[in-house]
Amino acid sequence: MSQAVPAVHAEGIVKRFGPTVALDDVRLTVQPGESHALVGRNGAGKSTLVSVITGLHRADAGQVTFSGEPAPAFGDTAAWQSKVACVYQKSMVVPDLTVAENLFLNRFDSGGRWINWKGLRRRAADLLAEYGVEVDPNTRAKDLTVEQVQFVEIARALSFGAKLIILDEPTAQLDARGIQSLFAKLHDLQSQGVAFLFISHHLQEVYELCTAVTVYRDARHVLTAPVAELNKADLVSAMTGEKAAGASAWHAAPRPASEGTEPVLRTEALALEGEFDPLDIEVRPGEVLGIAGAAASGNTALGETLVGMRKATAGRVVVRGVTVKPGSVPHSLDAGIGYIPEDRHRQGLVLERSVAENATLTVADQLGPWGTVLPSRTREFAQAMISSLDIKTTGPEQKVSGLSGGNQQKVVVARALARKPSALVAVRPTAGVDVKSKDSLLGVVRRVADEGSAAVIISDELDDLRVCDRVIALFHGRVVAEYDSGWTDGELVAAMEGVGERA
Ligand SMILES: Nc1ncnc2c1ncn2[C@@H]1O[C@H](COP(=O)(O)OP(=O)(O)OP(=O)(O)O)[C@@H](O)[C@H]1O
Repeated sequence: MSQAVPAVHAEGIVKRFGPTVALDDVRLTVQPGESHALVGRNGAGKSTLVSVITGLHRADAGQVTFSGEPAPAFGDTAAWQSKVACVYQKSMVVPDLTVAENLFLNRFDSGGRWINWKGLRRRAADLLAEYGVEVDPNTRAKDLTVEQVQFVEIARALSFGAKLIILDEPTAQLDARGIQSLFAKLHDLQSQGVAFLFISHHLQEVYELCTAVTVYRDARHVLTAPVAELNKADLVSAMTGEKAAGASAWHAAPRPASEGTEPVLRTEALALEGEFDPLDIEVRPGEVLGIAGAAASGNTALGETLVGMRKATAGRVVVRGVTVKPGSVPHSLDAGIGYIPEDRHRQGLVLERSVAENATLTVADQLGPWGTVLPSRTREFAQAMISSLDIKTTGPEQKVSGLSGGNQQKVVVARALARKPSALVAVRPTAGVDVKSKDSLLGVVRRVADEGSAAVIISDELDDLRVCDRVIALFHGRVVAEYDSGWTDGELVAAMEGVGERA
């Protein structure tokens, strides 16, 4: 064991939300210069622990120290900022301000009169140079790449004196190159003594980046170990409390082609200028089609066009022979398209409403006679969804705002399934979902298809694409490859990165 004073040490932490015990006597120790992963299933308590050690939530019991000193008083924001910072998926940077302005937001020392812009830019340049961040301080934040925004956030946190940076799913919006450059930067900073706490459901990345891992399960600490001493199967069983069930990297079984049957969903020369070129796809009953592509490939825009969130500039979408009115979500829903959006906070949920209300939002007309909604019917319906999707909640009445991120995503899925769609369109459906739930969620998509519907999964996650019967890869808005089930990771990644051959 290292003799160093830990960058952060938390012990005996208890946190309750009403009847829910989110943290039950947990601990966490991160050493200086260490990259430490905190993993666990959805609802295990990871985000709650982060809130406690960043001063956002007051624990009901327990102690936290930073470099051996007691944590600041609750509410003393400036003091907390000098200890620790969390870089969230949704960045806090102000898009219209420059990098320099963002770096010194709320701390321009104007000497009481006006801001010295030249001095500000110089200080920003010095600060970025100090942490080896190659970004022009005059660039507007909105023109930065996702990983550059994270670098700026990290530099900002370090400039307040923080020695511990928490990264919450930092690779979620990055392509392969972005991930590489983020990892290289983190390695650099680690060698300068900065400690990282890495929250992720991507266990592969935990192995690539971290030296130690802590597992929480059901609000409790299960283990802390050097990553090198824990194989993936043991890590997964620590998270789930069950013996690992072998390799989870399964592929859809090749199935008889349903040639000849009418496609449930098809597009005819569908295009969205600036996003993707005219495209003809056909998805037959029982088929799951994967549309693979990295960040700027146009695959997300295609998904949004299929479900009517964006209006195609040419071509049409046809469901069971009927042309869907372009650019209209209600028409798409009526035509039988179900949608699992990527960004659950913006597009998915009404956070202040209950799980039951959110899960049944699109089927209110089926929950009682003559436009009434029977609470008992709503509860019953929601209860069925809660069990089939394994949603961790105190019950159908719980507000969605009280669910963990991954469990909120499951409510979004429940809602899309509620209408029994003819064609299900899912954009990165397992983002933020834990390993075990990932399998069951993808299994649900598979089942929807097996029951005769069509499903489309739009993603850059190989595990999402493995359940597909067929995958097309988009690069810069064009189809560059097409595979039947059984593709290799290498060839699909190459196609998404634009270095693959056209199949
Ligand atoms: N504000 C809140 N009100 C009520 N319950 C909450 C609140 N925040 C979290 N919880 C509950 O605390 C438990 C732990 O949630 P937490 O968000 O810490 O999980 P997590 O491990 O971060 O999960 P995920 O991987 O899904 O993000 C969950 O049961 C959740 O429902």
